[in-house]
Amino acid sequence: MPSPASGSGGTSRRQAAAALLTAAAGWQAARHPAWADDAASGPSSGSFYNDWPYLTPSDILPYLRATANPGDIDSVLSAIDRFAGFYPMYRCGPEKGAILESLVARQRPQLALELGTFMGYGAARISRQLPPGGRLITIEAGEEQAEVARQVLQLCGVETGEGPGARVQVVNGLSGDVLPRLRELAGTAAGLAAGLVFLDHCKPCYLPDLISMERLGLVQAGTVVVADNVLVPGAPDYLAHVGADAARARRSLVESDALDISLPLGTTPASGGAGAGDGGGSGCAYRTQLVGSMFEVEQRFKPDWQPQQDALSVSLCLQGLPGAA
Ligand SMILES: C[S@@+](CC[C@H](N)C(=O)[O-])C[C@H]1O[C@@H](n2cnc3c(N)ncnc32)[C@H](O)[C@@H]1O
Repeated sequence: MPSPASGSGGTSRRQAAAALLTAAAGWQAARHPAWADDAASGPSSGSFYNDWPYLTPSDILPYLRATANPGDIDSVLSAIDRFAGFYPMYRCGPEKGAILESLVARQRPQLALELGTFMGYGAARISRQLPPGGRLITIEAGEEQAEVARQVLQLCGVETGEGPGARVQVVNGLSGDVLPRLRELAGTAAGLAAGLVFLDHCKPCYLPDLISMERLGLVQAGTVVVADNVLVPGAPDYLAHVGADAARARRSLVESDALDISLPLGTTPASGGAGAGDGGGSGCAYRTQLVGSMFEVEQRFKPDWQPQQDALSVSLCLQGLPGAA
């Protein structure tokens, strides 16, 4: 986790941890002049770490409320990005976030799924590109993170709720437990296929969760599956499943504007991107492209940290493979 402590202790433990963070920040700034510059441009010059200690995910909320404009998604995202300049923080970030948004805008999913919400940065980006009537269900293992995400989304002006009427639904639970209950949670007995899936949780979970979604009919012909961090930390077994070669991946990166997510002429999307699946039971044949993008979690506190080349994997399920699962 990016937060250095759980926050379960009392005030004195929080203060002690905050003091440690502040001391560490001074050390970091001494070693890394860029951090000193960042700190100087913080809301209270030179004392960002004193003013905004980050011990647990909910600690970001006072900062966002103090610095972002309510109802303005860009302002909230920028505030999270600024905060992430001080503390290592999970989020897809501006570069991958823009690619994700363009995919949602092109795919126009009636149902989008995100696995791994953290504080709702990616969810906010996906939600604003949904077509009319479209909905996002995002699954987060951490109870605190899920609640922070609901509050961040509320600050963005994105209403969250439950059931079929909810445009954005944050579900707290492990993906492996939640996916089989998705129809019930979404409040619909009808088939439920996703037009777009964003995998951004535990990397070893990508493959079993994708197979589970294929079997459940959540991923069908026409579904676009986007997976983050397929090079760093990496998900080679997942890449093999979607037809990409992890060993050669770095030599086959494409630009985001070269992505082709259209089904071949004459192919009928089983899902229509709209939730017409019947429970599935089939796998997929995928066309996969890897978009180069840098690893988004800054590790400037590590003395020898170098920015790392990462990629988003973008896979289109071209056709179901009856009986393949
Ligand atoms: C990289 S962060 C997600 C960032 C988010 N997608 C964004 O772009 O803002 C990964 C999150 O996945 C959650 N996570 C890890 N394993 C999970 C699982 N099996 N099911 C649900 N959430 C999980 C973690 O708690 C963490 O908050």
